[in-house]
Amino acid sequence: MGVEVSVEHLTKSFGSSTIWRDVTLTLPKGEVSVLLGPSGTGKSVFLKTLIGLLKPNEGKVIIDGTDITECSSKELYEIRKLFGVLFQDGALFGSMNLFDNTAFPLREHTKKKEDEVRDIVMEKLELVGLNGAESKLPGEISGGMRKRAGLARALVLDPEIILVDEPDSGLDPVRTTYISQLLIDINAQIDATMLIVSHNINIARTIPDNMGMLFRKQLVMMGPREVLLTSEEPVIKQFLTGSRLGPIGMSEEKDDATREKEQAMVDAGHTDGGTELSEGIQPQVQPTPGMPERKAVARRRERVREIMHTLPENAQRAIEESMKDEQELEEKRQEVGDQLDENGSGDENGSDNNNNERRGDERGGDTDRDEAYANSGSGSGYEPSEANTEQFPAYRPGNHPGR
Ligand SMILES: Nc1ncnc2c1ncn2[C@@H]1O[C@H](COP(=O)(O)OP(=O)(O)OP(=O)(O)O)[C@@H](O)[C@H]1O
Repeated sequence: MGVEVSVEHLTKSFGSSTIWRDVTLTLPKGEVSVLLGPSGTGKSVFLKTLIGLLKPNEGKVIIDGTDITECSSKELYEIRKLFGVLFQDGALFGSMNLFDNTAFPLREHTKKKEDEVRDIVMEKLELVGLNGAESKLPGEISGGMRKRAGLARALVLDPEIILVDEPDSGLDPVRTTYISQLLIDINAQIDATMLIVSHNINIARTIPDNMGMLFRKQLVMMGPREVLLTSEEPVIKQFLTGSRLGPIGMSEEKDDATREKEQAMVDAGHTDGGTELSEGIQPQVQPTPGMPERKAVARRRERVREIMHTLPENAQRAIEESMKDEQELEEKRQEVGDQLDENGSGDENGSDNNNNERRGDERGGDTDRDEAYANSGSGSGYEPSEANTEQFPAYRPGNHPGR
């Protein structure tokens, strides 16, 4: 089971520039949380601070009872083994094939023999649908495949906490949906605590148990997803509808005059660029039928019931509704899983997704180890190759490596 991550009054500055201040939040064990925020609000910096790659100016990050901002480097080294991190571009070593990239943390952090390493690596590559691609170099595959390879690598140490930086960056909406499903399926299988950093509205609406948002150098809100999805807070409403109307501007915060001018244009009939269709609450993505039930769901139900009275009324109503839907959706999912089992259709497809001809991307390939680390999470690096014809894994009930 995942461990709780507790962040208390965290502040991070670079020189005189404060990125965010006084951030307090909890990532409940085994639950999936999403941290939203416009570009440049410090989401990646937050992830790096959680794992101790950056040191905060103030505050605590308590993981499994240890404050990693104060612990010794030996303790930090041990705590880091609890983490699996998927950086924006996968942060793969360009000169290593996917097998060696995935094996890297095992060779670095464990004393496992090579045949054991091979078993684990192949299991994780299969989990993310990359069996057959283990000898490819990162420069020879598409952005989506690099992400999945990064995910396989993030999973090899059986992490209790998984941090994911913008799973959708560089991916089309369909591949984004697949990788989101993969993350939920992984959560169902290993019950790890997950934090996904994103500015993708669909991910925010359908994936997390909890959601938070960074804006104006602070955590505007953090709580059960329904709290943000029903919020009247202008910045949250604007973000979740992708509208131009609101406090978020093109490069920085808008002044009142600009906001008034934009409102006048919309009142006169000009589009605000957002979409009302994406308002309201959509059902949370369920694990693929045949996968285990997410253990976090029952824990969250109990946890949220305890804090229910502290939440706004419309959030309370939305939570009650979601909880009803949740049970129905789970029953339906079990039914579909049983049907698939009966029909025996589960094991027959999806195994050869990776035998497609893929055309290599000619860039990359020579990134060395240090560059890969320096690159991680920066958003730079590889671009997806449209020429690639990758597919994502089709899950087969009853054929998934658990813990
Ligand atoms: N090592 C660093 N030294 C100085 N400034 C940094 C460093 N890392 C990040 N920053 C600054 O911190 C701010 C937040 O960056 P960060 O990448 O965390 O934003 P983000 O919210 O993840 O953005 P995006 O959504 O565009 O990826 C930026 O202004 C960035 O320039």
